[in-house]
Order: sequence, then structure tokens, then C-alpha cells
Amino acid sequence: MEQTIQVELTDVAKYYGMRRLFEHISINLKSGEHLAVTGPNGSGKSTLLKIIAGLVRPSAGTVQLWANSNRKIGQSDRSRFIGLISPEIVFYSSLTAYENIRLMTRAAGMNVPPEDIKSCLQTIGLLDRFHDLVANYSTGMHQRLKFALLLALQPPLWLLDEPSSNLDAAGKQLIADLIQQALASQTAIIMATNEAEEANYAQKKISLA
Ligand SMILES: Nc1ncnc2c1ncn2[C@@H]1O[C@H](COP(=O)(O)OP(=O)(O)OP(=O)(O)O)[C@@H](O)[C@H]1O
Repeated sequence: MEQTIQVELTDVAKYYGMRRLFEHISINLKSGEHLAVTGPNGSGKSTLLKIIAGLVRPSAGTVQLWANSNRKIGQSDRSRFIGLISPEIVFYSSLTAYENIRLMTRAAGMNVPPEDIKSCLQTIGLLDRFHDLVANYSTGMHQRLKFALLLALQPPLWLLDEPSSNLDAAGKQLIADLIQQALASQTAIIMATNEAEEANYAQKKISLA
């Protein structure tokens, strides 16, 4: 991965009407670092990830991203640097896993060779099903496919919202291993999780009340 990234949140707050989700959130995270965001259901973990991704506006505070230490990443450019895994991401059910990855990488302006797409599907344990329609995938297979897409896109910042949801024990271990490998190759990772075990292996933690 050529790009390094730095994420800087300063005094970020989010309100929905009169409801305060969180305030005074400040984060500084660099390539190779791993932050876990914990908190009870409804505390705003997904919302915070969406704010970092530029999909939701903060009520106060700023989110800044820097590439290679000195180039500020503009809002319109952010999607090239960020890979978001979330329950809201859906695939085209009438396409195969392979076709979905090919379509989505092309939409991101990338031309990933077919062997590389298959290699991502193999890493995530879906190679033997890559010609199946996604309509016939289980929920755990959908979750694995999101990681195959992330591996194909190789963004320098991963935003993972409940990355282990719907995964069996082997799937959870696979994701834990992928996260460690990504950190070792200088990916920055911010993960929202309710699972204490998952949060434990992050170097940095913030908890939303
Ligand atoms: N667009 C919106 N308008 C109003 N309220 C919203 C909106 N989006 C989210 N909320 C509310 O914000 C709160 C936080 O939601 P969010 O999904 O960020 O929490 P979470 O910590 O990720 O929860 P969970 O652990 O259940 O996934 C919830 O009460 C939710 O209903």
C-alpha cells in the first residue's frame, strides 16, 4: 500500500434533535494503529463511523484526513481512502460474488485483475462459491464477501462496524487475522464493536456512554 493516512477528529459532537449522542470526541489515529469504539446499543458507534466516512455531518467539531503526512484529503476524495464495512452495505443479489467485486472495484475506478479478485475470495473462504448468485448466500457469507471487497479495494483506512456479526468461530478468527495483517501493512483501523474480546486487541479505545 503506497498511501499512509492520518485521521484527526477534534471535539466532534452529534445531536439528533434534542437527543445528544456524544460530544467532545477527539481522536488521532495513524497508519498501523487500531482504535476500538465501544458502547451500548444506540450510543452512536455506527454514527461516529459514518461521520468519519463523511456520510453523516457532525453537529460540531471537525474530521480531517491526511495522506502521506501532509496532503489534506478533501471530502469528495474521501471514499478513495476509506473502506467501510457496515450492516447497511448490500450486494447485487442477481450477480455472483465475483461479479459484485468486479463491479464495485470498477466503480471505484480500479481495474483489479481476475486472479486478484479470486485471490481475495479465496482468502475469505468463498472461492468455491464465487460463481454462485449472492441471492443464495447466507448472512455469514455476505459478511465474508464484504471483507473480500475490502481486500480488493485495499484502502488505507478501514472502518469496521461490527465486523464479526453473523460469523462463525472460524470466520471470527479469520477476520482477527486479517485485521492483524492489515495493521502490519500500515492500514489504520477504526472498529465499532459490542464484543469485549474484539475490543481488547485494539491498541486504542474510546467508549461512548
Ligand atoms: N438519521 C437519524 N435520525 C435520527 N436518529 C438517528 C438517525 N440515525 C441514528 N439515529 C439514532 O442515533 C442513535 C445511535 O445510533 P447508532 O446506530 O449510531 O448506535 P450504535 O451504538 O451503533 O448502536 P448498535 O450497538 O445498536 O449498533 C440511535 O438511537 C438511533 O436511533
